[in-house]
Amino acid sequence: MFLDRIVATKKIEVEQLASTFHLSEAERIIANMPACLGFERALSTSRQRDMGLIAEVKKASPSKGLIRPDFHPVDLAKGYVAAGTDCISVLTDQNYFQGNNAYLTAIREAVNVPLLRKDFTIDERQIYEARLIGADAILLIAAILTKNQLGSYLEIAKSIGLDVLVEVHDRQELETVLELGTATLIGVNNRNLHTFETNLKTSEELIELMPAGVTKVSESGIAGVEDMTYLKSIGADAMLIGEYFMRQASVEQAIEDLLGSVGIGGPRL
Ligand SMILES: O=C(O)c1ccccc1NCC(=O)[C@H](O)[C@H](O)COP(=O)(O)O
Repeated sequence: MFLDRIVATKKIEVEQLASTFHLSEAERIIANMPACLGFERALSTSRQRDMGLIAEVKKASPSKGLIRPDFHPVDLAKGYVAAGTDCISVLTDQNYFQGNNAYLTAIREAVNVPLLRKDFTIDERQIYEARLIGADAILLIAAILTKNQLGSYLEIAKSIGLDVLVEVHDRQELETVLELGTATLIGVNNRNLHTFETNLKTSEELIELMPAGVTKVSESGIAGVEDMTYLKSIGADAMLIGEYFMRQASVEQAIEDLLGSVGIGGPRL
């Protein structure tokens, strides 16, 4: 499975990170950093629209290869913000997504909306690293972590001010995450990571099992007004969109068109 290859690469990266990482030094620096921008709050309580939006900066992917050859992360992020996104997701994995930590840091310096560090977290040092490079939130993928790891990483992230988007793809993963009782922002990945196929019905199936009080995000394979209208109808609070925006000449125009569309724009309920 492709995810196993990604995790194997991450293990090597984490070994390299471990050779330079010092927890006390990281904690000292973080203590002097400005507070994080509230990622979950921006999605759930900004109340500017009836659907929250996380727009993703994504150059390439394992499933599609190079998506945006003309890739200028800071310009893309500025376009997203100008068009009114609530949050931005930045892929930082180099090997499979052609991302970079430096992209996130540069975007942090250029815009003032909450940033998700989109990567494959398998070690607690990556959580501190995310905070140090300027993220406001991290992703935890239930498919690659044990229940103990999920619980412990959620706690560590929160202790240093980060919000956590916990990602699930099936009922069993969701049940594990809900049993923890500490995940308040849960994303359903519509992409099957074995086949790379996307199916928005995955969101429908899992969102209806989530209790009130959880901010419900639908991720992957969202490509236009029809998809968003459907996600809204099944109770999604927010959506995460990468490739669809990356394939548009003007990401700013693409967001304006979506957010201005019938039933999506306007005040949140
Ligand atoms: O995008 C992929 O091909 C992929 C493959 C394996 C693991 C993760 C993958 N994507 C990460 C993401 O979560 C997406 O970038 C994100 O949900 C946006 O999806 P999309 O709108 O379909 O670009």
